[in-house]
Amino acid sequence: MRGTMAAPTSSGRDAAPLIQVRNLHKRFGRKAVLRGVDLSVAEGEVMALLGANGAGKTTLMRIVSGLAKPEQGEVILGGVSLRQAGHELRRYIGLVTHAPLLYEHLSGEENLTFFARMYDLLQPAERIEAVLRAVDLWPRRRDPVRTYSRGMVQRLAIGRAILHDPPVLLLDEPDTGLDQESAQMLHSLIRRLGATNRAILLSTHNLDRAVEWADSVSLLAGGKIVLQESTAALDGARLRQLYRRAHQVS
Ligand SMILES: Nc1ncnc2c1ncn2[C@@H]1O[C@H](COP(=O)(O)OP(=O)(O)OP(=O)(O)O)[C@@H](O)[C@H]1O
Repeated sequence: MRGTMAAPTSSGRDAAPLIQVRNLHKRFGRKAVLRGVDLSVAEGEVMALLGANGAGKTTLMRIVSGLAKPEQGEVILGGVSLRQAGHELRRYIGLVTHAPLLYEHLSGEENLTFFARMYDLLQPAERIEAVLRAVDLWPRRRDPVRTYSRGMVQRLAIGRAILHDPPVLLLDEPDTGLDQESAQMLHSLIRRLGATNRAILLSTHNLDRAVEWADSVSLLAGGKIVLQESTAALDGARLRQLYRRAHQVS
């Protein structure tokens, strides 16, 4: 499935970007939401996408995942343009939105079995076990999803999104509404997933988590990326300062 994409390397940050967004424009009626967004996320990189309510983070993720079309600009995944590749390239993408897209009356295992059929996975049982273990839900696999905590639902939603082992993972506010322990589990899951030849773009409103969870941060304001920083030399206080300043000038 990964065959036509840029071959994964072990060099992480130095590799060609798995996600490239060029000059993206999107409007809803008279409202221009994206006004020339440029972004790139390398293999092995976790990028946090920041922005105020309504800044366009979900819109950008929907376009990168192929669910929405821009008026202008291009999304290139693993060197292949989404526009040219069409449907098959969407299988390179795992997307978790605000809605977990799970069946509450089914168990975690049954949910993944259902989605594995949709993806025509080879050896689905092995893959499902590996994914359930990866998201720390193996002991609870037979329980109905309606008995899961918010954190468990969120981890299962990520499990669904990584079933087909996509190199590009998009997580729209995955940390919203999680208690401290669940947020910690999600953090370590994202770290593990990011360490395996993937590019992860996650949106969050929590600047401290952005610094802690991601390798880089990008701030969307006024329809553009107005700030892009590595988190290597950043802390929450400094990011808050940069965030305020960027909003003042955008
Ligand atoms: N389908 C749509 N039709 C009309 N307007 C839309 C549509 N989708 C989004 N918008 C508008 O586009 C803007 C950006 O919305 P979007 O959901 O992308 O922002 P966001 O940064 O994800 O916000 P939040 O942090 O609150 O989730 C908002 O003003 C929103 O009302």
